[in-house]
Amino acid sequence: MTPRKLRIVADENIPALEALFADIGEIKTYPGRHITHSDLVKADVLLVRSITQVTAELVANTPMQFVGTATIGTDHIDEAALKALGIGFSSAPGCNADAVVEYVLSCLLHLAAEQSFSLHEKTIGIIGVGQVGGRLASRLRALGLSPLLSDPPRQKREEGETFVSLDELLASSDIICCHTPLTQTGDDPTWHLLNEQTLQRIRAGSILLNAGRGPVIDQQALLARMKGANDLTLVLDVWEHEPVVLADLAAYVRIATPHIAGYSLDGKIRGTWMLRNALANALGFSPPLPLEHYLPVADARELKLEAQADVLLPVRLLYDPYRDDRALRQTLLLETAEQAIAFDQLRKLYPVRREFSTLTLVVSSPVQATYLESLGFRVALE
Ligand SMILES: NC(=O)c1ccc[n+]([C@@H]2O[C@H](COP(=O)([O-])OP(=O)(O)OC[C@H]3O[C@@H](n4cnc5c(N)ncnc54)[C@H](O)[C@@H]3O)[C@@H](O)[C@H]2O)c1
Ligand SMILES: O=C(O)[C@H](O)[C@H](O)COP(=O)(O)O
Repeated sequence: MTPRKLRIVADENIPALEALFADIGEIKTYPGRHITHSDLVKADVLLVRSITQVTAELVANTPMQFVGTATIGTDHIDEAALKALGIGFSSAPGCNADAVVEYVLSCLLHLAAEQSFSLHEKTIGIIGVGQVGGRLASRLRALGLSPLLSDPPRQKREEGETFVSLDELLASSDIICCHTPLTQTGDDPTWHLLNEQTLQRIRAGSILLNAGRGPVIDQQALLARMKGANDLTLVLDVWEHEPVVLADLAAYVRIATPHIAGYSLDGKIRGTWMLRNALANALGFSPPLPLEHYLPVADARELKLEAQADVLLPVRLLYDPYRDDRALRQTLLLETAEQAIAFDQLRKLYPVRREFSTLTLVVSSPVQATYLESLGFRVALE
């Protein structure tokens, strides 16, 4: 028996909704920040991104059977409430992890060129070694680097990987990358993990990058350090009170972006596709076609590189963080309410960005080939 069509309510910013869900449901879309209980009184399925707070009040007393978030982070979802209400739930673990890794690599390679250093001279510390932090560590290792890793939950569970304490990582790293989820409870909460005390452990001259969640850093404490010493290079993709950006802090940030580290088209469509799979499993619908079916062909698929070509050439072609930095800075002179709207608009109208693996680099040197492959590009030796 064919199941009846589902009534699906979704955030208007979820791509490929029609392609992935039209065969099984009637889709109604709304702005993610403004989905209300009354929008859900006749809904079987709710599909969101990170800006919809999914609470018991939002979904109780509706026919809701399944909630999905096309994101990695789940701090906007009351999972316990969904469970108590008997509503199925899925996020999209890892969907945009490669995009975040490529954001980090591109930012670091741009800073290396500006500040005339090589990543190989630096100690890189990764806080939170899951899908994003773990893949970042793998690519750095492939490049010949040995990142320091801090992840107390994994450290308690696992043997084999070597972890260091947060204090040791902060005191020993030249570059610190934060990739933890946002948690307020449990043994290792991350809310204000970097606060007045812990921020002091970071050495002058270090690079601090946060592409996890804004409140993992106490932004007033960070601002105080920068006002006092102005001795860090900051890369912030996430902000403590999004969509509001603290302009005083942004003034000290070298690369400031509007929570788009994971915004590759590949990552976003992968997130939607993963939800369709999860929904199929939960409610007994047919699975989608393979992911490739829903991904458009990339505009730039092959590039021939000269032996001496700067690595920034292909990196910047696929992702230039300063494009996003400039766009965000243009909004920071606005009044707070308008700035917040502009932040959401930058994300809604985000240009197409493809992952490194969509581009094949044609090179003649095996050394160059290995390096570029380690960064995540496809490589063909001519
Ligand atoms: N900026 C963006 O666009 C973007 C994109 C994707 C994900 N994110 C954020 O990044 C976070 C990490 O993503 P992920 O896919 O790697 O998640 P993940 O769940 O796979 O990994 C998170 C890791 O952090 C570790 N962790 C938890 N508490 C910690 C603590 N106190 N100290 C150190 N490590 C701790 C966990 O053990 C886990 O290994 C997400 O939760 C999401 O909030 C942001
Ligand atoms: O958690 C995630 O997957 C990311 O933070 C994601 O890129 C957030 O994007 P949004 O859902 O806000 O569009």
